[in-house]
Amino acid sequence: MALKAERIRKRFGNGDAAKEVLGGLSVSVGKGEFVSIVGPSGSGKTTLFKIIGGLEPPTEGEVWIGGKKTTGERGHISYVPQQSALLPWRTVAGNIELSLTISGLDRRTAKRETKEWLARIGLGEYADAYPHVLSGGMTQRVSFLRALLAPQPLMLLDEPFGALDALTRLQMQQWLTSIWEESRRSVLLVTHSIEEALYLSDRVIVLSASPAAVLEEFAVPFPRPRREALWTEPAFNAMKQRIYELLRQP
Ligand SMILES: Nc1ncnc2c1ncn2[C@@H]1O[C@H](COP(=O)(O)OP(=O)(O)OP(=O)(O)O)[C@@H](O)[C@H]1O
Repeated sequence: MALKAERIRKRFGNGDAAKEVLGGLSVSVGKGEFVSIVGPSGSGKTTLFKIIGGLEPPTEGEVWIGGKKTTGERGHISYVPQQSALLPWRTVAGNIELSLTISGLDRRTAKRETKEWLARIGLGEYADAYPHVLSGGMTQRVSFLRALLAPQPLMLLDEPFGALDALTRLQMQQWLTSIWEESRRSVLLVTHSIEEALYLSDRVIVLSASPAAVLEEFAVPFPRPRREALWTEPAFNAMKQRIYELLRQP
């Protein structure tokens, strides 16, 4: 199991001002599984990510990553944020090499891996460019690659395409599916888009409004490799509708 977050409760503040954001929910990701979380705005998805990443302690509950209890510990996940976290003063290749060497690879191997992978994701010619010349979609491809090559057993993707325009977002979803299908990393994605969750995932977890609890989990039955045509299939739309109805409940 790549992740087991068990009975996670999170309360902010004390006494009358206390607010329970996470109501004792459990979430898991199997090894090589792609799992998405969808939920209403403000339901605590970011808080849950912070707890899994060890940036915020839970009020109650435990986090297990790669079979180790990691509650409150950092360094066990690789992370792709909504906005780029690339270092602007390093080249594209430099950004990836740095995270590879920090995680223990020697410089020569890091350089070689970076070069190979940048070419594979169609950004070979940008290796020596600085991040500001990249488009939003390219930037997120580099951020994703950096997380993919990191050795941590779990990748957390926090609305990674949220800031992109609709067309680029669609292209990125197709790109991510194909790269993921090759690499089969363990991934937990937070998204506001039900279509995105269904298209990318093996399993979709639907959260309720605050305090967040798991309303329902859906195994996504569509075979891989997933193709764009899936979006127009009746079974896909029926599932999308079911999740939408679930989220609409007061
Ligand atoms: N440090 C904090 N102190 C007090 N309240 C907080 C703190 N961090 C988050 N909250 C509250 O917890 C709730 C959930 O926030 P969170 O950002 O986790 O939700 P979210 O599901 O990621 O939201 P969105 O989908 O809009 O990005 C919000 O009501 C927020 O105000």
